[in-house]
Amino acid sequence: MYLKTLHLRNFRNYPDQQVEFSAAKTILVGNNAQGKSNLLEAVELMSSLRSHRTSRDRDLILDGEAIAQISGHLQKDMGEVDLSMTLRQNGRRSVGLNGLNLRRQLDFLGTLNMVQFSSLDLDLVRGGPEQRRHWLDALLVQLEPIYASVLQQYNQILRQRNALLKSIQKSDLNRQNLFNSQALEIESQSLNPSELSLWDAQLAIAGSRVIRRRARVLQRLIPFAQSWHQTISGSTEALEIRYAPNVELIDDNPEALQKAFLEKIQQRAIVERHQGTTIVGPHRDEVEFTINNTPARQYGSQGQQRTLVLALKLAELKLIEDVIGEPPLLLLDDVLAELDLSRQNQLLDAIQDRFQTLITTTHLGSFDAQWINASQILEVKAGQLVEQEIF
Ligand SMILES: Nc1ncnc2c1ncn2[C@@H]1O[C@H](COP(=O)(O)OP(=O)(O)OP(=O)(O)O)[C@@H](O)[C@H]1O
Repeated sequence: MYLKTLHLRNFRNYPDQQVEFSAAKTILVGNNAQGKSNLLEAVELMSSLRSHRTSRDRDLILDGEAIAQISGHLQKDMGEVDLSMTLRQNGRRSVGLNGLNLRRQLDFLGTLNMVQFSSLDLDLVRGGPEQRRHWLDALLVQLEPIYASVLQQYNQILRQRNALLKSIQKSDLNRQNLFNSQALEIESQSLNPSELSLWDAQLAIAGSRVIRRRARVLQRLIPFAQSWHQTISGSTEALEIRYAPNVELIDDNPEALQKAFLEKIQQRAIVERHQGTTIVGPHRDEVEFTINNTPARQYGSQGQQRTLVLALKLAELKLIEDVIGEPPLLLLDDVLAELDLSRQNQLLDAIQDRFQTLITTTHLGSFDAQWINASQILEVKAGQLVEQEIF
């Protein structure tokens, strides 16, 4: 797929900017804080309806303005698509495809596919488990947009169950502190033990859906990541990736998984009641990376961790291309300078001209001359783009 144009109105520091992408690679060059990442963020929003930098739409709207608009024209194998998105201060959004406003935002997902690689991704290995879960979930949403609602449902149930556990914890504490029999009576009336078991059942059903999908996507991603990792490391390192769900998945059987889920909830009931929060479920899942039998998170060198993240990103590109049937966009936000020359070349060789790539950088100096000649160069200055001629 190919993003031909992008139009930003009152988005971040862009009052009104039309961009025509005229080459397979576009390099956005400019000093810090000029708007390079903002432009990639607009593409990210069109792809996933989310920004990894903020969850508040008002941050995305140019200071002092009421609404922001992003629109784009995408060329896909099956035809051309116009995407549009309006963001408002109050958080209400409208999205449209080919001029039609969509009632469900979910129907917008899966239109523009992309892989994002920023310097933040270098923390994917070293950072906490939440980052790896988030990475996996974002990939899943691209491959099966319905997963966005599966995950949303799980998180909603989790929040409600947590609120109930909190109130149980509070009343347990009050009970310990109160000797007033009347107060005790009031407390016990307000608690309904069967309410918790209703939430347990819902959590197990929704949580099992999340776990099974995460397991499936990793199963498909792992061979690609291993193969890339072998190439980049020159066959000196063997990568193992293991999904470690909080509730163990024996085989891909939903009933067995729900049963195991409920059993684990029973086992941890006292701890949960004491802590006032849900400790069983996919919000506690982990993805473990091991290089030559050593956990990459604690013991991997910086170079090894970079190789691993690069292999994961290349695997994402391949998996999305396989599932969707056409190459996704690649957004490289300030990351090339973080990779050494050999890893840079591995990445650039893998992309070739097959993937439309948007790259941000503060200096063109770190790029291969041949690469620069084949790229469209846009200079970014205080929310304005100027096309640069390269001779
Ligand atoms: N809602 C907004 N309204 C106006 N300006 C904004 C808004 N949000 C961000 N900005 C401005 O956008 C600029 C940051 O742009 P961006 O994050 O794209 O930087 P960048 O060019 O990628 O630089 P770096 O190399 O530092 O990442 C800052 O000047 C910031 O003040």
